[in-house]
Amino acid sequence: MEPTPGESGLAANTPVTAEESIELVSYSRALEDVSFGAIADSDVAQIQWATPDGLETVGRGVAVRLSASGPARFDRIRSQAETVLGELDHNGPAVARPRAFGGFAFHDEREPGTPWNGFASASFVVPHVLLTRSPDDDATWLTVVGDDTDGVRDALEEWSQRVDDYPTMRASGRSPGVDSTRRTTTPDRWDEQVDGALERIADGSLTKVVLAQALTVDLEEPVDVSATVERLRRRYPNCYRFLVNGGDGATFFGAPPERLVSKRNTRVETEALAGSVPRGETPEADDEYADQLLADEKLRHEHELVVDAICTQLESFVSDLSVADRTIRRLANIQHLLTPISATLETDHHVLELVETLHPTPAVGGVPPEVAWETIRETESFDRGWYAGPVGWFDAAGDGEFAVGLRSGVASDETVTLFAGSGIVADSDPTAEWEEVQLKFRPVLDELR
Ligand SMILES: C=C(O[C@@H]1C=C(C(=O)O)C=C[C@H]1O)C(=O)O
Repeated sequence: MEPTPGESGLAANTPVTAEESIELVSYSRALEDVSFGAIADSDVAQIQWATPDGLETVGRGVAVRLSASGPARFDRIRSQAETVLGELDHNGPAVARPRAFGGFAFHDEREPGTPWNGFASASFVVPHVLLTRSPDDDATWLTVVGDDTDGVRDALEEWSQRVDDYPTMRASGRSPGVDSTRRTTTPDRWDEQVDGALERIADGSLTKVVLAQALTVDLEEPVDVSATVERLRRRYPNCYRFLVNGGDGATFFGAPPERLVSKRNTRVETEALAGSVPRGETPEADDEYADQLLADEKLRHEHELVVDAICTQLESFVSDLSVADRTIRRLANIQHLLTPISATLETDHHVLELVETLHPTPAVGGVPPEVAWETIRETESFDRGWYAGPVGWFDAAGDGEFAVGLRSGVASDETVTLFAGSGIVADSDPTAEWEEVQLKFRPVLDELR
């Protein structure tokens, strides 16, 4: 599909950057049902975002791009957002409002390189064209965003007509097929890495660290990432699904089960998700695993560290912190211990402040955080890039929702690099942790085969 004139003007040549002071305007229109996949186009910057509770968005083109690096990256994105979204004039319902989609690398400081070409330490786009479907109303909304009212209204007209011609269902495409795979970490190396972490745990300097592996998959043909994300919905309906273009031919995508945080007005929802067992072959075996998940001391310890860290981090922001009963999140291939946590903000804060304070929780980092970060940097032989970083959206009011970028991979052309990790605590067994990591590669890997 060809980019529209307005779109290529903004997307390819001159996306507005946050240094410029601009007045963004947006117009929305309700549409008949339409296939979201149909507007995705690998030649144009695109984002996709879907939540377990039913919000679905897809965007293409770039009205505004925000990016930052270094330890102040959260603040920098927030102040850029204030400049460009502060003056936003939105003509449409709240559900269809422009949102900035993107995320953060796991580490503050890093050298961008393959496979993370184009992925800054923090980067967001407000898409030029956005489709939104929400469980709160039945409509599908088309929104166009830009800095020139006449251009935006013309583009809305043109896109309404184009989208009218799209199918309501798109074939979800077929898997590209796997030609070969390469690991960053051999089983022997993994044993050494886990033993190294266990030594630090034994000497008292570390309590928990999450170590990860990467798996590079060479495909038989180029991957259609958007269709792959669409297919992930079938097996992982209770997970987030996302896709973010880095801008240099690389696309980060996945189906994470874990919410980092969502914030709407003063209401905050987060969760601890850590501690894993496989799914059983039979309902009985499945329940046995689940019972083990709830009863096993080591898994509970691993999980409680996450609950405690989240509560401590949120305490200074919120009044009534509420920690629900521990339960289980069952996915198609794995089950996790889950503790939902909610709270009310004492005064309003931007969702990015909450993201900054929570990232990384010990579900993907460790305890104490600084020693865990150092252990990860010293141990892992690859760049995590955006794996295990916050991915999601925020709006002009500072509301938003972020998942943790897990069960994910970064694709470019005929290669996808997958990432997965597991929490190491005292008593961790390297072989069991290895198996757990392989299980966490499966959601994306199975869609490529
Ligand atoms: C680190 C990952 O998953 C995280 C670690 C878990 C664990 O150690 O049990 C469980 C869920 C996630 O919080 C991953 O998927 O790569």
